[in-house]
Parts: sequence; C-alpha cells; structure tokens
Amino acid sequence: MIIIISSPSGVGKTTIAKNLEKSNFERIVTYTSRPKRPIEIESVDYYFIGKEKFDEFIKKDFFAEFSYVHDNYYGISKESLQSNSKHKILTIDIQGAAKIKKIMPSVVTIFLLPPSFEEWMRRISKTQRNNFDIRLKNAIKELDEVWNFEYAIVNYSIEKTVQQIRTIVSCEEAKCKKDIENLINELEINIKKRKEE
Ligand SMILES: Nc1ncnc2c1ncn2[C@@H]1O[C@H](COP(=O)(O)OP(=O)(O)OP(=O)(O)O)[C@@H](O)[C@H]1O
Repeated sequence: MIIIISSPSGVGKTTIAKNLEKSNFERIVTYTSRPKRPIEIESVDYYFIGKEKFDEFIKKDFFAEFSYVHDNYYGISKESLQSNSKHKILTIDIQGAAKIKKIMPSVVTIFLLPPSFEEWMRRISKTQRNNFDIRLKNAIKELDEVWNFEYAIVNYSIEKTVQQIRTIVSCEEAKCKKDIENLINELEINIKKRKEE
C-alpha cells in the first residue's frame, strides 16, 4: 500500500514519515533539483540531482510525477511506486499528491494539519526555510485542498499521528479489495463441494 502524506510547509510530514520508517514502513525517497542543505543527507532526505540532471530525467520519462515548487523541481521516480511487500510512505506537496492520486487511484491520501497557527509558526521557524512568505501564501490555496484527501489528521504529537496512520492502514487493509477475490472463490467452491457430499 502506498500512503501519501501531504501538508503545507512546516506542519511535520517529514518528521512523521521518518518516525513511520522506524516502525517498518518504507519511505520513498524523491528527487530534487535544489541544493542540499547542510543538515540533509544524500539519498536519505532526497536524491539531490541538480537542474541539468533533472531536465535529462524528465526527457527520459523517468518520473511518475514532477512539480515546480518554491523555485525548485521535485519528482518521484516511476520505479519507486512499484509495489513490494512493505507499506510505502510518500511525503509530497499538495499539487503532487493530486497528480499521483489521479494516475494511481489505489494510493491512500492523508492531509496533515497543524494544531494551531501559533504552533505551526513555531515549527516552521525551527526549520529555517527560505521563501517563508511564499510558503505561507501557498498555504492558503493548499488548505482548501484538504477536502480532496481521504483523511485529515491534526498533527498534535508525533506519537499520536503515527498511531493514527497505523490505524488508517489497518482499516484500509480490511476494506474489500480485488486481492481477496481468489480467497472468496475458493471458499465458495468448498462450500458447494461440501453441500454435494
Ligand atoms: N507533532 C509534532 N510536535 C512537535 N513538533 C513537531 C511535530 N511534527 C513536526 N514537528 C517539528 O516541526 C518542524 C517541521 O517539521 P517537518 O520538517 O517535518 O515539516 P514538513 O511538513 O516536512 O516541512 P517542509 O514541507 O517545509 O519540508 C520540525 O522542527 C519538527 O521537529
């Protein structure tokens, strides 16, 4: 299952994804053209490939989706969206989430909200991001998109949010899905066989 976690800047999606990673979720590492910040780690936070390489990858049709956000490119490789046995977490901006949902309707989309404006500003200032005003301006439009997501979680505490996401995954797994078709067929065949005996 692929779980998309999206939010305006500074609400805590990266923190939550890193915590989920500690408990057996696989975090999808995405690509960016922006330079690496000193505290970031190559291939852990992003694949930092620069603008030229990013353009080359676009031409090669390498990305399932890419966006231009806050003056930089961000993209997700097609390969990273292929399924394996683990649940995958993808943190992505809101416009990117909508694009992925369109091409992969089976992804589960979660929108993170801050507990309050004051707490959000505290968190966003800790990250020392540039383009603060652009981020806040974008957030007005982004908050309106919450209604297009399947779930919304208010990110009060890391532990609570991680627990809520685990609960969502359990519920999603219990939904009637195509992959139980074979099991249902087998059960029905056996019921009929028993009746005939
Ligand atoms: N539940 C929480 N309680 C307290 N602090 C939190 C919580 N979640 C995240 N934070 C803090 O908020 C700050 C922003 O978090 P983070 O970098 O994960 O946000 P983000 O949504 O990924 O931001 P961006 O989109 O700008 O990369 C960090 O300092 C992080 O430690």
